[in-house]
Amino acid sequence: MNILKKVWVLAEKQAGLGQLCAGGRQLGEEVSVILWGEKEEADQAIRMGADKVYRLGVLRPEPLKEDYVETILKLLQEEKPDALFVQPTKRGKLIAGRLAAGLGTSALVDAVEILTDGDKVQIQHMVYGGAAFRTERIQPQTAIVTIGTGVFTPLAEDSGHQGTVIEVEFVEPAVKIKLLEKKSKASAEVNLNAAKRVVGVGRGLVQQEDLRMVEELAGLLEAEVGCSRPIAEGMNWLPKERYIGVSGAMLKPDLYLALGISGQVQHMVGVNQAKVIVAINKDKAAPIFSQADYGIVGDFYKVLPSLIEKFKAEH
Ligand SMILES: Cc1cc2nc3c(=O)[nH]c(=O)nc-3n(C[C@H](O)[C@H](O)[C@H](O)COP(=O)(O)OP(=O)(O)OC[C@H]3O[C@@H](n4cnc5c(N)ncnc54)[C@H](O)[C@@H]3O)c2cc1C
Repeated sequence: MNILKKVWVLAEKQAGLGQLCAGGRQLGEEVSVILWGEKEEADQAIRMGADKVYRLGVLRPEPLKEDYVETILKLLQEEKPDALFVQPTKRGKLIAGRLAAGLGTSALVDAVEILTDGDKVQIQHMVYGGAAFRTERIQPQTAIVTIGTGVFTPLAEDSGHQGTVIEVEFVEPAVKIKLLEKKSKASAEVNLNAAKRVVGVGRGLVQQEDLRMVEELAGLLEAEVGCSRPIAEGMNWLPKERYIGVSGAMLKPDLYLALGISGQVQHMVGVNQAKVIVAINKDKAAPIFSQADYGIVGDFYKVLPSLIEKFKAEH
């Protein structure tokens, strides 16, 4: 694989930064991170593999992150990195689109694999709801790429890694976004990617209260709870951060235990890199069984209590 000269990472959030730094190290000679935050966060980015950190300062209620597009654009125009990796958050994608427009190019979104061709970047991403992959390449100086979670594995933090922190001056945007109101989200943030074990629950769940049983099992397995899309979007029984698949989180856990999930491709692309997949489904013809390493044909409302008892006895 060819190595790029300069790979930059835009850290919209500290969680997930390690993955993009690891990707930067894998593909680039020099890795730079642009972030908001205190000096401590910048130092952590260096331990994660950044050679340079462009610190945009600490966010106050205003200006908003979106107001920093001109500031970041100026940096990109001056320093001309080969690629800018952006976290696939809503804000990350929004900023990526505006940066690409500012550079007169397009953003490559939801990459599941990054390839290099000379000093050019190619990405693969899923199309047709996960049924096919498309390879795309653009030829600008800087390729703006949003990268799906789980594509790169973060490296262990290295306190011996040396780097420089550069304080960046804010460029006043021509038009500022006015913050009218702030509402806190009901859901707590979750980083499913960090979980070694994940218990996913699907439409086999009859009512929200039954999540308690699923959470109890997950607790005993030291696992995180994830779900299929209908549980998070539609039923709204779990926050959107917990749904897995082509439009949700892409995971590589050691264990994925699927409860009452049929195994549609849009869900399975998010977990088919798991080391072991175990499925419990009452329909023996459910597609998930063709992808699972182990399967139990049965009603998980009956199977789970026995599993919980068994794991409790072993604790
Ligand atoms: C463009 C697009 C993007 C999408 N993106 C995603 C995505 O990112 N993630 C995602 O998850 N989906 C996504 N979907 C939706 C996806 O196609 C499926 O509809 C969804 O994954 C199905 O969820 P499910 O398996 O929970 O439900 P179902 O398909 O309804 O399956 C429920 C399963 O539970 C079993 N079951 C029922 N009761 C029990 C019981 N008591 N015990 C054991 N088993 C039981 C049934 O036999 C059945 O197999 C997307 C769809 C489209 C079109």
